[in-house]
This record gives sequence, C-alpha cells and structure tokens, in this order.
Amino acid sequence: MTGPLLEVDGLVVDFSRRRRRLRPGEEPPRKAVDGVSLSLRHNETLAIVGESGSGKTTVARSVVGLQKFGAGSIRFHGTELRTVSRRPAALKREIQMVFQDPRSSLNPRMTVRAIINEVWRTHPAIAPRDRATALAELLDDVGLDPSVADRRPAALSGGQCQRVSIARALALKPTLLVCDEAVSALDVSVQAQILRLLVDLKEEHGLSLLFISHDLGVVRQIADRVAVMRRGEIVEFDDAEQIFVHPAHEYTRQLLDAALDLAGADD
Ligand SMILES: Nc1ncnc2c1ncn2[C@@H]1O[C@H](COP(=O)(O)OP(=O)(O)OP(=O)(O)O)[C@@H](O)[C@H]1O
Repeated sequence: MTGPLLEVDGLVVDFSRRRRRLRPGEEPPRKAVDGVSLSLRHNETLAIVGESGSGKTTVARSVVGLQKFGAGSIRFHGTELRTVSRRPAALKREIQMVFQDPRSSLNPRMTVRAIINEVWRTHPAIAPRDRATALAELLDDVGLDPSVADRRPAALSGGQCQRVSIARALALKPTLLVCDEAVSALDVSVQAQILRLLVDLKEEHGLSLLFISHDLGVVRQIADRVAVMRRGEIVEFDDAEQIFVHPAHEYTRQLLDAALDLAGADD
C-alpha cells in the first residue's frame, strides 16, 4: 500500500463564536486547533502529546468525525473526510475510538454479549454468521474469559471494562483505532497490560493507532512517532526515539523534564 493511511492538513477548530472588534493591544482568542498537519502510516502508532488544553482531544474528535472543523482537510485512504453524518458508512466503521473512562462509555444495563451484538446489529455488512463463536474469539483476542459475555460493566474491573471497549471497537474490524487517554484512568499495572494488548492487537490485526496522551511515560512504551502539541499547534513531530532522546523543541524538553520530575516523585 502506498501513501499514509491518514493525512491531516492545516486543521483548524475554533470554538470562539463571537467575532467582536478587539481592543487595542488585546490578543485575539486562541483557536483550539490552529493549522495542525500530521500523517499516520499503515500499521503505525502515532502519539499526540501535550499539556491539558493543547488541543489533542479536538484533533482526535475531528479525525473520528465527532468534531466539525473550520479549515483544513482530513484524508483517510486518500478520501476526504468531513463530520460523521457526511461520511460513507464503510469509512465510519474503519475509524473507531476508545475513550478514557471505559465505564461511562459502556451501557450499564447491557451485558457484554448485548453490547457487542448491538454493534453487529447496526453494521450487518460485517456481522459474523456465527455470533457466539465470533464473540468468544473477540473476548479471547482482548484477554477476557468467555464467562465475561454474560456480565454487565458494573461486575467488571476498570481494566476489564477497557478490554470490552476495545473488543467493541474491534468487532467493527477497524483499520484505525483512536485512543483518547485510553489508559489514563487505570492503575499503573493495569495500564501496562492494556498497552501490551494494544501493541499485540496492532500487530495481529494490522491496525494503526492514533494515541492521545498527556503521559510521556505511557507514550514512550507505545509510540512509533510522536507529535507534540502546544496551544493548538504542533511544535515537534518526529520518531519517538528522536523525541525522547534528542528533543529539538524547548517545549518538548520541558515536558520531558516535568515527566522525569513526576517519575522521581513517585519513587
Ligand atoms: N466543545 C468545546 N467548546 C468550547 N471550547 C472547547 C470545546 N472543546 C474543547 N474546547 C477548548 O479547546 C481547547 C483544546 O481542548 P482539548 O480538549 O482538545 O485539549 P486537550 O489537549 O485534549 O486537553 P485535555 O487533555 O485536558 O482534554 C481548550 O482550551 C478547551 O477548553
């Protein structure tokens, strides 16, 4: 396959609605995302890092189609994407998102079996003929016991719920998984297990991952390339090794230092 899987070019998202005349010396309101360009290759993990409010989630939501954008373009397999309502169903299915809080993203009244069946009901084109076997395989893929199928989210741990969220995404046979702070709400040991799972799934299913995180320690474990965002812009975009060993931008160095301080404080 030639060309990147995903190309974001000059993306702009501006939440400030009222256009009033600025007072002399007043700074114009900052755009949440201001001219972001990046690309994601097939079977690659690209992480977007940056402090809170830097625009990471807004980029992710734009890619998934949950956020309208004002300018720029997002291309997937070379096809221009707009918001979800204007995307062809097959493309919608190919880009799936895993959220930070697995509990609130799963319907508490439904069993895991019902959650996954619901996905297949709404996408009959990719629904397996033998759903019971496919469900067992899916649960096995994400490291869950088959007995989990008949449980509800409240009966599962946070890590198990996140595995169910990942299984729900995989049920749609995506090519791109967008993970927005997908391990941030989990204990460190569970974080490591879910990261391992994502790496394995990426290899087994040929997935690409867009991985949003404020945690450089986590990003270091999973990313092939890293885009560093600050105030709506990308300040550095490079191979993970380069970012972590030879950061070029002062802001990246500050983030790395802050992460090291935090790690030291944990010891
Ligand atoms: N729906 C919205 N309406 C208005 N402003 C928004 C909206 N969503 C995000 N913002 C603003 O856009 C900016 C970028 O937010 P975003 O959530 O993308 O950043 P982030 O880097 O993901 O931060 P965090 O990790 O805290 O979510 C912030 O200033 C935020 O307040």
